[in-house]
Amino acid sequence: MKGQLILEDGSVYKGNLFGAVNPSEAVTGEVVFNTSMTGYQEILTDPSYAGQIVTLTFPLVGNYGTSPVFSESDKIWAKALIVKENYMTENNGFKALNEFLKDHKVTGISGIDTRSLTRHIRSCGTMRGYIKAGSEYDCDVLREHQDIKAKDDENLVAQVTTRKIYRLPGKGPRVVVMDFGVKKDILRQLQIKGADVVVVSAFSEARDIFSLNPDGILLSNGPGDPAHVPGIVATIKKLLGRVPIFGICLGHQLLALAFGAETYKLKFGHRGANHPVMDLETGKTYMTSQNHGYAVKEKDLRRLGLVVTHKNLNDGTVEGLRHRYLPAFSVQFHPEASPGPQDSGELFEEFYDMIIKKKHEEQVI
Ligand SMILES: NC(=O)CC[C@H](N)C(=O)O
Repeated sequence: MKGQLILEDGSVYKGNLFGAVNPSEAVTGEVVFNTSMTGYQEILTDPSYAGQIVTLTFPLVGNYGTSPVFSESDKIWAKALIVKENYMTENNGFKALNEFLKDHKVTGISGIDTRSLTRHIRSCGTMRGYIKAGSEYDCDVLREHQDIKAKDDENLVAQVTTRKIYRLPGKGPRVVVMDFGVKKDILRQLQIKGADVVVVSAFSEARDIFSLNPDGILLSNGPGDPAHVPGIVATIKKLLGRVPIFGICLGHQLLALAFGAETYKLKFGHRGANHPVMDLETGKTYMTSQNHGYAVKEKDLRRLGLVVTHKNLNDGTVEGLRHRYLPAFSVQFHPEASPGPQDSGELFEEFYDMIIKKKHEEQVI
């Protein structure tokens, strides 16, 4: 079926719909692009993409099918998928991407010049858009766009966080994960280290978190604007200083806000698997997996007791922080990768070592 992507500035891209197609309803969302060459299933199921329409710049998508082992959560959170060419056939028993999208009631559009679309977003900035059936240009939808904008502020974290507390038992120290939309691979990394993982809702109170006797707290990735969840920031403030804290992506931004820093929206975000980041303390450069539209402002960090530990080598933005004396650190990129390079996986080790050291110090005292 013919379909079109229309951006909020009126640009139109014509293509063909695939996956779950509803001819009478437009799919709306913020249109973002990801430059990873593989990992479409991990990207679609990463809760950080909730509310977004994802464009993949790699020209052929779907060629290795889909399998439950690649999912980062139990559903597709992206609103829709934009590709140049969709590989339709089932491959070696792996379910075709088209079927996977249908199962999750998510629309795709193919035949789009994703290179031109990406260049447009890069020059004009991230913008909202919608995908709808038909090849006629429809001015009404541009009017409807005003309604779409009004929904921008909805609390995406509330949609993706766990409803129930759950435990992934391990013999090691207890790590409580505040779930803002946690990816399975972050939990897997903690489990590999042997941590006794307890996952709690993003809206848990600090006293409930402490009642679980955490040895460490992990602040997860998640969707939306970090400045839209001040209640969570207030909770994190109460957690500071007692046990080691590690923040990843949204968790990093919220940790920074809890220390009094500010965040801002990037022009078109960082989403891909080859973003070079320098560890300023070792001089080492990692290739990192990234997926974020916001970043922490560098101004005032020193005054707030924060040290910038990592920087993005493409645009100089802050990619990592640690507190000068409290046991808290965070990164804007994804050390768990999935998809992407695992260069920075050792940060989970660093977190774990911090926890063991703190426990040891407490026993000595
Ligand atoms: N992957 C994430 O945690 C994303 C963080 C935040 N929603 C952003 O876009 O910047």
